[in-house]
Amino acid sequence: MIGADVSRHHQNFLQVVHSYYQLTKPRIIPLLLITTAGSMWIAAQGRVDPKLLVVTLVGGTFAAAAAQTVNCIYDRDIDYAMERTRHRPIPSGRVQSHHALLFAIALAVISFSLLAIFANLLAALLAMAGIVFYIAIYTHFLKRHTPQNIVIGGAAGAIPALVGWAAVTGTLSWTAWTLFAIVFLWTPPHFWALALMIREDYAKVGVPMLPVVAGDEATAKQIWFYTLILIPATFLLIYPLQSCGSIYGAIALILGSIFVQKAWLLWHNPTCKTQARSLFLYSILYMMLLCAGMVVDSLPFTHQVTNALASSLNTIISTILISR
Ligand code: HEM
Ligand SMILES: CC(C)=CCC/C(C)=C/CC/C(C)=C/COP(=O)(O)OP(=O)(O)O
Repeated sequence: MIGADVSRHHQNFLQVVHSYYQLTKPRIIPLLLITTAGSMWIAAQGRVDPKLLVVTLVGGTFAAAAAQTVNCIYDRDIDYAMERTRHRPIPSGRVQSHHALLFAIALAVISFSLLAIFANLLAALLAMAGIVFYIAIYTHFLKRHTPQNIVIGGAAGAIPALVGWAAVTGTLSWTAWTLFAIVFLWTPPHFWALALMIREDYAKVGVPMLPVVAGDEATAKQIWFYTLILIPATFLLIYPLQSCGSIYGAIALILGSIFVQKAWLLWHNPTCKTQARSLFLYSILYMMLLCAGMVVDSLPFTHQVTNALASSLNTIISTILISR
């Protein structure tokens, strides 16, 4: 009997831990961290201090988790009404709001302390600004009131790129703001593609997401518009900023072409949920690979290989020209 009690306690404890873990919307956090890491690698020109990387990613995780937890508290009424979100820990009654709030405060305090002590104050303040922006501006002011909610609110999701840059350099630069702009411009195609698939859920709870208010056609057109600005923006890192080189350029070109193709197809089939789903899933892969491209491009080894290739090519061309 005692053994059975211990095992039940153990199971209950694991369920509680799992509920708190779910409050943080953990599936979104890795991509936020990937943008932070991409930014850090460019800032450090391929030589990131491993300790700083770990501290920044852990601090960033805790900040994003705090932000998502407060969002879960604030949105518990609409989360309860929507099929997709009904099983979240607060609407399903597994975690009480005031416990969730204490959890979020603890996460934010740990995040701030880690970043301020082991990275720098600017990185810590930016992470806290991310939490405040996501809660106060996006969740409170915009989400339930304007179809432009995620355009402006998307700035919160772009802040991790600034945190990464600040952690390495202690300042912000044009390149940092360009990375911010890339995530900012990527967010409308990312989210509206999903919103086209789950429009009915948002309509039911009166959240004025663009497809609910303006319809599928107008949303697909807006997605196309943001895609056409996003792709050129990714090349600003090469010219005029010269923060990335040819490897990143090739990756950005291939990834961007596929993005444009998918957005074009959606624009011409705005009611096709399969097309919307394809763009949504691709948007995630796109951001992952684009940031991976930034990392690979910044590595000293990549520079050695591209320099060696360029000089061999140079030699071959000069030999051919001379022999003529
Ligand atoms: C205002 C901006 C954004 C909104 C409104 C938004 C909204 C959403 C929603 C509703 C989902 C579905 C999640 C679910 O089913 O629980 C989702 C998925 C996702 N979002 Fe976003 N998102 C935004 C920005 C971002 C940013 C900036 C990132 C990272 C850079 C991101 C990464 C992801 C990922 C990785 C998923 C897939 C999660 C999974 O596997 O289920 N999102 N997003
Ligand atoms: C630096 C820092 C801490 C930045 C915070 C970044 C952050 C938490 C971005 C999250 C963006 C996101 C996934 C919004 C979901 O919106 P939603 O709440 O409308 O989604 P839902 O409909 O699934 O609830």
